[in-house]
Amino acid sequence: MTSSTNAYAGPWAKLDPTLTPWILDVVQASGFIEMTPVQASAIPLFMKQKDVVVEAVTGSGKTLAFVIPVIEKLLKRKKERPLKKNEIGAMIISPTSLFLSSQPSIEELSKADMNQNSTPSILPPALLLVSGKETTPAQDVSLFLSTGADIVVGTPGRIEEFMLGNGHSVVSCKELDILVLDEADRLLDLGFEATITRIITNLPKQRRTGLFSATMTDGLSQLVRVGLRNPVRIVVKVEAKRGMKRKPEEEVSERRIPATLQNYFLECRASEKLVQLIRIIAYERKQNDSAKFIVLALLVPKIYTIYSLHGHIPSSSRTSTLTSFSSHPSSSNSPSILLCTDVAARGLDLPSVDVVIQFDPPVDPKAFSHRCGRTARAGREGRAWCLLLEKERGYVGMPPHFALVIIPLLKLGSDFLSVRKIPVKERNYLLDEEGTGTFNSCSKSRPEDTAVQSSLSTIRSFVLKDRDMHDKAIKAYVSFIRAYSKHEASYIFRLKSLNLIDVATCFGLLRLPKCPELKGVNPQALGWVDEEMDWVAFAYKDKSRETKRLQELEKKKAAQSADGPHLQKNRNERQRKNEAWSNKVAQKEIREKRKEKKSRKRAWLKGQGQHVQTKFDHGKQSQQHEEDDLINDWEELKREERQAKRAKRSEI
Ligand SMILES: Nc1ncnc2c1ncn2[C@@H]1O[C@H](COP(=O)(O)OP(=O)(O)OP(=O)(O)O)[C@@H](O)[C@H]1O
Repeated sequence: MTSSTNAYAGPWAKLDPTLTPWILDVVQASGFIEMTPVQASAIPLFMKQKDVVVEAVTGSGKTLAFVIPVIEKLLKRKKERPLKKNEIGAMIISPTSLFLSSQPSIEELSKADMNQNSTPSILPPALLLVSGKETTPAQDVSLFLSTGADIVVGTPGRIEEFMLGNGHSVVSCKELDILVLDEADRLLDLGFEATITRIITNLPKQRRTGLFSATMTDGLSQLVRVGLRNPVRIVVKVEAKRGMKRKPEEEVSERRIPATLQNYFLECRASEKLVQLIRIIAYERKQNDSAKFIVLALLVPKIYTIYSLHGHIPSSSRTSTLTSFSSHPSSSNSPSILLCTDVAARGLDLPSVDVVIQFDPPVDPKAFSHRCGRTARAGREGRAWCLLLEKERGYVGMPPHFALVIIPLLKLGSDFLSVRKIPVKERNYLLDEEGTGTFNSCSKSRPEDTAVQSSLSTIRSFVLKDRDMHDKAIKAYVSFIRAYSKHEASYIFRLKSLNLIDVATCFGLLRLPKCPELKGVNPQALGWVDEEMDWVAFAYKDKSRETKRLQELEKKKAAQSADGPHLQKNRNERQRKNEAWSNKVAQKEIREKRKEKKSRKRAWLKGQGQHVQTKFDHGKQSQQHEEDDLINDWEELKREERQAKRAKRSEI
């Protein structure tokens, strides 16, 4: 079944079967006058005796599409045969506990209902959240024993623990009517397949199951096979509006992002990113005075009211951050920015966000649409920007220059985002906050932006104030280049095409770290100069940390003068010799296997035609590099072929 998300899909009263009156009241009192297409398609089927696999874009209202059938089913069951105190009737499995507690609970819904002065004939089913750090698994069970719960919501691990661990003897799933797998692709990405399979095998077969996701992946077919019976597949597509002339960015005939979302990318150098970020924010603010931003980035200047969110923030401050950000007055002179990591890329519903800016493209390309989907929710307008480096243009359709020859040959020339049905339009480099941009794509033809130097010196002087800032900058830099080298789209994001020096400048580094990624790089030749400074005197602002550092420094000095430098050398030598023999043999075997694999791939590539040969006539070293790239491409190609075969075999 396929429907379009362009419009609302009619009043709730049209639903067949009809909704329980108090549920209808609550939904309408919440301002949801009409159903969204995914709700109109999924609710009736899921309420009747059908399993459903639902794919619909971000912000399309999937949550209510399963919450309503869950409540309806349990109310029906209450009338027929109420659940006993140790029995649960519904289970909702979600990949993250981070935002579960910030969603409205059934109790809140029932309070809203009471406020309407229309006492429900049957009280809504009780809900238990088993997730996060607020409670321990044992506390979940004791809470369940004292209050009972018809619905259990939680992350796979905690639900398994609840059902089969501590709660084994008390929690009964025998009467479970309905199971929901929310954000199903994410559940798999996080490696929960085995846990979910174990949960499912312990649930009654005579149940309804719904699987909901904004993005579908091949791996889901296996989960569908294990957990669902003859499911109806509901795909909510977004089509270009009838009668409207297509914009170039809408050449993708069907979109997997909301119709109200304008998606842009802008190319610049790593060192220019910060300046571009500031200008995009200022430009967007000029378009809309009260704009609210989500910025997925590492660095942002504190000129706006900034709220930050990442995985290490304790849950209480996380909730208060989200509340403050959501309630930040739109009339304020200081617009609000939520600065966050990918922790906020999914599952976060902040309806008033106008703009999402991705400082870097996500390492997992599936995350792209989810990140953008934090804006343009429930039919609202929204804009999303992504900053890309020149060599990363393959992500949006323009392959890097070298790949123009090689990629078509290897049939890899597909536009990465359009394959995923995400239209995206190029914006010129912003010369100012008015949005004036004369220079487009090719950064080589663009003159130096004078604002860049001053922004970089601001970062450097900031880092120079506290050694801790420099430690953090180094950590961020190393984790950035490591993440880059592990990017799923390895044929676009090549570490060797990355200007490591430019990136280091952008992070405000004062000297380069020693890491494997920088081995063989000659920083001086690339224009890098370490900051001339007294490293011993470079202090931590934190007094106790600084004292500790100085003490360690003293200890080291004392040890060195007692040993003498030759002793240290001998120690290293001894360590190397004493290394386990088995380790050395194992390493040698791995090296040989790798070498053999590489030579097989090279032989394969050589059979692929003259272009590759001609391209590699520039000298041995560059040939080696190019061949390594091709090996990456080869791996990518093989992976895609394998995925395509798997997909064919197991089409849902
Ligand atoms: N029928 C409706 N009318 C108006 N707004 C609605 C309706 N249903 C849901 N919403 C609102 O739409 C927003 C998005 O809903 P929801 O979070 O369920 O989307 P989603 O499809 O699960 O998104 P994601 O995949 O990004 O998690 C929420 O703010 C919700 O309150």
